[in-house]
This record gives sequence, C-alpha cells and structure tokens, in this order.
Amino acid sequence: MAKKSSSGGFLGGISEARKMEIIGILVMSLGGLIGLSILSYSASDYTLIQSLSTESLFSIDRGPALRIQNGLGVIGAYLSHFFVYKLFGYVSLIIPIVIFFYGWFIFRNREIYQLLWPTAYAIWSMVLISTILGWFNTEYDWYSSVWSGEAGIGTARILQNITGIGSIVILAVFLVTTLLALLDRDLQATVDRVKGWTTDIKSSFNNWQEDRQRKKETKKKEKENEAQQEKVRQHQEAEQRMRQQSNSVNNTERSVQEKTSTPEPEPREKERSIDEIVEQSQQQDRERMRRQQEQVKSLDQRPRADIEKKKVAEEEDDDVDISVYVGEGDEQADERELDKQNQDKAKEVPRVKYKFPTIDLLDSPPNEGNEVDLEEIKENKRIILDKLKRHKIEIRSINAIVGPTVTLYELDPAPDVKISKIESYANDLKMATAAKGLRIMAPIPGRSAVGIEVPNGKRETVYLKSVLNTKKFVESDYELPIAFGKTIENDVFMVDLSLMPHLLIAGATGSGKTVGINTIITCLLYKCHPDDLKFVLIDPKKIELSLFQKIETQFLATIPGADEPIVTDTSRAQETLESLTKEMDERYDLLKDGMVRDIRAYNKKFDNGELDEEEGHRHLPYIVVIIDELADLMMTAGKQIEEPIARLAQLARAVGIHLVVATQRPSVNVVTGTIKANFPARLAYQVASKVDSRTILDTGGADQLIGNGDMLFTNGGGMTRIQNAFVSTEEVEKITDFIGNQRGYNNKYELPVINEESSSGDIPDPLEDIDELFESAAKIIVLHQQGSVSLLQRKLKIGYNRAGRIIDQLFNAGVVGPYQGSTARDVLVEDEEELEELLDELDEFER
Ligand SMILES: Nc1ncnc2c1ncn2[C@@H]1O[C@H](COP(=O)(O)OP(=O)(O)OP(=O)(O)O)[C@@H](O)[C@H]1O
Repeated sequence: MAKKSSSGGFLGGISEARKMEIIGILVMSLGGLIGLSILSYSASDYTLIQSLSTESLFSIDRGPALRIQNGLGVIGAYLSHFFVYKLFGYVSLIIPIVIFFYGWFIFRNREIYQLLWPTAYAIWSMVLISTILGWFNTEYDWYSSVWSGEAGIGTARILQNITGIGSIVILAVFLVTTLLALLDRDLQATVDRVKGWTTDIKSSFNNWQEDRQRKKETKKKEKENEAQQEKVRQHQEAEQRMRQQSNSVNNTERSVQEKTSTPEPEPREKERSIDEIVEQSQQQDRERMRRQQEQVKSLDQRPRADIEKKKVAEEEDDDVDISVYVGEGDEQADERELDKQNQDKAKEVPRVKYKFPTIDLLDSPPNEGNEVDLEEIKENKRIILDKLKRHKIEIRSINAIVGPTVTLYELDPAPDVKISKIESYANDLKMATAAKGLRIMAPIPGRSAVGIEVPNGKRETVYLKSVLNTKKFVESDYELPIAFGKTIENDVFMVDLSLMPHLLIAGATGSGKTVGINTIITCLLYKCHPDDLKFVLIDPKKIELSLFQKIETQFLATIPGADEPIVTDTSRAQETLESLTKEMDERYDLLKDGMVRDIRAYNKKFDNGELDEEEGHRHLPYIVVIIDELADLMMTAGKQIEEPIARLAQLARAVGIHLVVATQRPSVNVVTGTIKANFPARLAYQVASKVDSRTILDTGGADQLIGNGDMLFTNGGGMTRIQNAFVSTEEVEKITDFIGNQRGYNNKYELPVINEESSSGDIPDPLEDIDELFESAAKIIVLHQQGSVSLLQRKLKIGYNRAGRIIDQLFNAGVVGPYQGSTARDVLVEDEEELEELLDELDEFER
C-alpha cells in the first residue's frame, strides 16, 4: 500500500503516489489543450477577439464569441496566436507534446531527468524546422507563414543576412545531422530490441526444456518415493506384527525399544529431499570450484606475450637476460556505464524505488598505472644472481613481473639444477635482499620456473574505483561479485561469493582486514539490488561495521525486536545465527515445495508467478552474513557459536546464505577443524607466524605478506597473491549516505523468530508436545553420557531447533541438567535401567 503523507490538511490524507498521479493528469491535460488550440488555429480568430468586449464574454447570449473557430474558444485563440503566429508556426505543436510527456512521466512516477535530453532535442528540432520553413517563406511569397511563425521567419532572416544563400545549405546540414542523431539512437535501440527478442525466445526454449527435464525427474522421484513408502509400510506392518507378539512377553521393554526403532516416514522423507538438494548443490559447487581452480591455474600459466613488455638494458658483468613486464590490467569501462546498467536494473524492480550508488562516489586514482623502478629491479637481480652463483646455481634468464605491491622474479634455472635446492637458500636470499615479505615459490605452480616475490620499494595503492570501473566488473553476471583487488599482473581478481560459497578471512591487527570487508560489502552494493541481497552484520568489536547501520532499511536483516541493526553482543550473535539456521530450514522447505534445486531457480520460478504467495512463497534475497572477529565470539560462546556456523556453512549454500567470517587470531581453537572443513575459500592478510599461516591456508606464506591489504587467496586449488583494493572510510560513508538517505522498504527484512526455549533453557510443559524422538534421544544421551544438542543432531539426523527442543524436554523430565553455556549439560541418569524407570513414571504421569 502506498504510504500516506504525514502532513495534515486536505492533502494530508492523499498518498504521495496519488498526488503525483493528479499532478500528472493535470500536466497532460494542459499539453492536450494547448495541442488542441494549435491544431485548430485560425488566423481570423485573433482579429475577432480583439473586437470583443469583456462584457460580451460574460453575456448569456454569447453572440460574437460563437464565431471563434478555435477548439478552445477565446483562450485557444490567444494561445494559438502566440504559439502559431508569434512563435514557430504549427511546428510549435512540439511544445504541447513535450508538456504531455512530462505529465506522463509524473503520472507514472518516473525520473523526470530522463526527459532532459529528449526535451533539448525537441526544442532544437522545433527551432531548426521552423527556421527552414521560415527560409522558404522569405524566399517564396506563396508560402504561408503559419508553418514557421514569426520566430521561425526571424531566425531564417538573420541567418540569411549573415550567410546569404549558403544559409539553406547550413540548414540542410543541420537537418541531416539532427536526423542522423535520431536515427542512430533508434537504430541502436532497434538492434538491441531484436537481440533481446532472440535471447528471450532462446531462454524460453531453454526454460521449456528445463521444465520438461524437471517434470521427468519429478515423476521418477515420485515413483521412487512411492516404492520407498511401500517398503516402509511393509516394514511397519512387519514390526507391528512383531510388536503384537512381543507385547505379551514384555510390556515394559516394548515401550522404549519399539519407539526407538520405528522408522518415521515423514521426517525421513523430508530429510532425504533436503539431502538431495544439498548433495546436488555440493556437486555443483565442486564443479564450480574445479572451474575456478582452472582459472587460477591459467593465471599462473598465462603466456607472457599478452602483457606489455619492456626490456632492461643488459648488464655487462653478467650474461643473464632480464625482461621486465608490466601487466596492462583490465580494460576500463566508460565512466557512466555501471551507473547506466544499474539504473536499468533498478527499473526492473518496481516494488521499491531505489537508486544504486553512483561510481563518482568513489575517489579517482591520482595517477594511472604503477611506475617501474628499473634501478631497483637491476639491484634485486644482481643480489639474487650473486647469491645463487655462490651456491653454484646457474640461472639462464629472468623475467620480472612488476605488480602493484611486489615484483615477481621468475628464474629459469639451467637444466641440471634441482629446483628444490633453491628453496633451501630462501633464508639466505631474504637476508641478502633485506626484504621483509620475500616469498619463494619453487617451482611456480604448473611451471618449471622458480618464483621470488620481492616487495616494491614504492608500492601502489589500488583504488577501488580502478577495480570496479573495469569492463570485467561492470559486465560480470555474477550473482554476488566481489572484486578483491589486483593480481601481480594488474588483473582485477574477481570471484562470485555465491559459488565460493563461504569465505574465511584471517589477518593480524592492522593488516587490512576491515578495509577488505569494506571492499567486499562495497562491491556487492555496487552490483546488487536490495531486493536481491541482505546483510547480517555481526561485529563484536562494535565499531568496524557501524558505518553500515545507515543502510538498515535497504540492506540489513535482523532478528525480530533487535534494538540495533548491527549485532554486537555475543548472545545476540548466537540468537541471530540460530535464527539464520531456521531461515535456512524454512528456505529448504520452500525449495522443496517449489521443486527446485537452488535459490536461483526458485526465484526465477517465483518471479514468473509459478509459485503462490499465499502458500508462503516469496522472493528470496541472498543473505551475506559477515562476522568481523570470530575470536571474540568463540572465546565467550564456543560451541554455541561454532555449531550454527558449521551448520550454515555445511548446508546454506543452496538457499543463498553465505558466510564471510574474519578473525585476527587464526589459532586452532578459533578456526576449529569443523569451521575450516566447511570453508574452502580462505583469504589471508599478513599474520604473525607461520603457524597462523598454516591454520588459515594449510601452508606458510601469509606470514611473509607485508600488510596494508597484501593478501593471499585460495579456493582449494592454487594460491593467488592480490593487492586488496583500498576503499576509505569517507568513501564508504558517502555510499552508505547515498543509499541510507533513500526511503527504502517500509519493513526491514526480519529473520524468523527462534524458539526461545531451545536456546535459553526456558522450560516448556513436560507433558505437552513430547517429541516422537524423545525416548530415542533419552537413550542416546544416557548411552553417551553427554547432554549435547549436536550429539542428537548427528545421531537422529534432525535440525538444531528440534534437537534443542528435545534437550529441553529431557531437562524437564530430569534426564539432563540445566543449560550451562558452551559446555554440554550434565546427564542425571546413570544407565538404561534407571532411564526405563523414569520413563515408566512419566508414562503413568501422562495417563
Ligand atoms: N588495501 C589497502 N591499501 C592500502 N592501504 C591499506 C589497505 N588496507 C589497509 N590499509 C592501511 O592499513 C590500515 C589498517 O587497515 P585495517 O583497519 O583494515 O586493518 P585491520 O586488519 O582491520 O586491523 P584491526 O584488526 O586492528 O581492525 C588502514 O588504515 C590503511 O591505512
């Protein structure tokens, strides 16, 4: 519903949208009436109205006024005299047409500034055409002045005075170029339209094929399901028979054992279908990861011929060639291209009026490209060769690739040199170059060369604008594109977060993590509409992400009743993560209901109107959860935080929930095995030690980085060194102001309410809604002597919330002790015998 205007009075009750519609109609009518008066212009009307007295206008007998031929009467006679006679003749018709269009734009609530260029074009055409017609009027008496008006004739005369007969040639040239400009625009538009049609036809054909395929698969699955259910039914019947037999033998035993072994067709089926979705999406992820790894590899193996090459003069005292390369980097896009694309994208979502941040909010780099210090390169070459010569290692040639932060020296050793030997002299080389951050790759992955990265004396800041304003970023069709920065070859390094699917970041304090997170968020803000993306920001340090509270109504998702848009305390963080797991479960149900495999297919189906809103279907935005400082959370809440993170990381990829988790302390008790196993994409800034580097990257290297956004990225395959793009706090502020000052959504995106009792230990009535798995759960807990939610999740293959609920019921029944934070609850029942007694008591109590 349109929001009512808050101002009081008569207009106070009218919504903004309705006001615009009324104004639009008024303006369109004005245009229509002026048009009518011009079209019905009659030269005699003006003489007639001059003879009319004011009284005659107000007399009931209209008399002479009746003779006015203009469709708008006396007013029309005046208006048309002004427009047709005084201004540009009938060509003045362009003016009411323009006014009409303005009215239409207001009526449809469209951006008026889009009419600026067409208005200028229309006015220019009006002056030009009336001048051409006026020119004929001045030359040929027979030609009526109503076509050009006095203004047209006047401009034609002035032109004739200045340029004589050449004036008609000039006018003809203007006319042709004006027409060309119009034709050109339309031609492009026509070509685009035709292209659009062919792609539409293609995509609907593909959709049709996909649909057919899907239907086939669904039928197959249904058949399988039926067969499975039949099996389960038979199994149940057999059990039933057995139960009846054993009933007479041992009544007590039956109650516990049978319930444990009875299969549950409904939840099983649900689990199975979720498993299928997960399995399929994992398979897709593996495939994507393989492609990304290939991409990274191809970066390493790229022929050097396609980058700009400069050769340093050879030195006299040695005969080793050195060639210096500077990557040309990615092609820059037109300054306005991203903005234009975003304007179109915003129009496609009429649900909310939204303007993407414009590229000019980002600072322009002071100078393009990085300077190459040839002296420094020569000096490093000399040191490297010198050292290696002393160890009798012969090098045939050297390539130096100058990146924004480091220069990579690629050494081509003589055939008899053992490459691993060079690595053993790493420390020696480090001492000799006195360079902090020297990294040796022996060999460079996929090549038979040795790489030595030496930091540049003067490093180049990679401005975010120079990364975002490239064709690569602008034209990318990634769902969640992140352009981290530039590689050593000056290429923009870009990934799709929706494919990664989660990202683990580590870096010592001051290494550039916060800037890195700001880069990630900014990239997403420049490419994603708030309808398609929400952030959940968890910031225990309280200040790092506070800048983003301004975009609350557009981009932030919170739990209901949250007092702050950014989560800063641990218990809230825990609640939020649990709520996210619930959102994930709900999304899986929606996907299952919609019979689709992932969020893309689901949204496509929903947007095509194939899913019913009344059945709870909705457009699902991606949710990017950013945790800045995992260590703080893990130290205070441990398992309570780890569990939902691991569960989200394992399962949430298909439903569009992605995690970006950063930590200063990548120690094993923060980045635990469970967390690591579920985060294949890792990003390391400079860390304090080799051990830290191993924890995050599974290998050394991050300890050799040199801070300020120097980073290593791996997605399970190779490792890429990147200089993180720099975005300043001021730039982020400008962007968040730009977005935050817009009206946004009436309601924030709220995550589902979690079952309070499952996390806080509130006590539900023990006799109400006892879970079917209650007794099985009790047995498991007593058997393992461990009152933990995750144990039940694993053993019973159920969700976190359900497991939590059962634990609370077990607490009420006296099987486990109270909630004790990060450690598991105490088990109060010693063995199965005691448990059976307790359950019997409970049975009696129920009766
Ligand atoms: N990509 C970059 N390019 C240039 N300078 C950078 C870059 N990233 C960070 N810096 C510099 O390093 C400083 C520290 O960065 P940042 O605040 O991101 O570190 P941090 O790892 O978040 O530290 P902490 O954990 O203490 O908050 C910045 O103020 C900036 O001057």
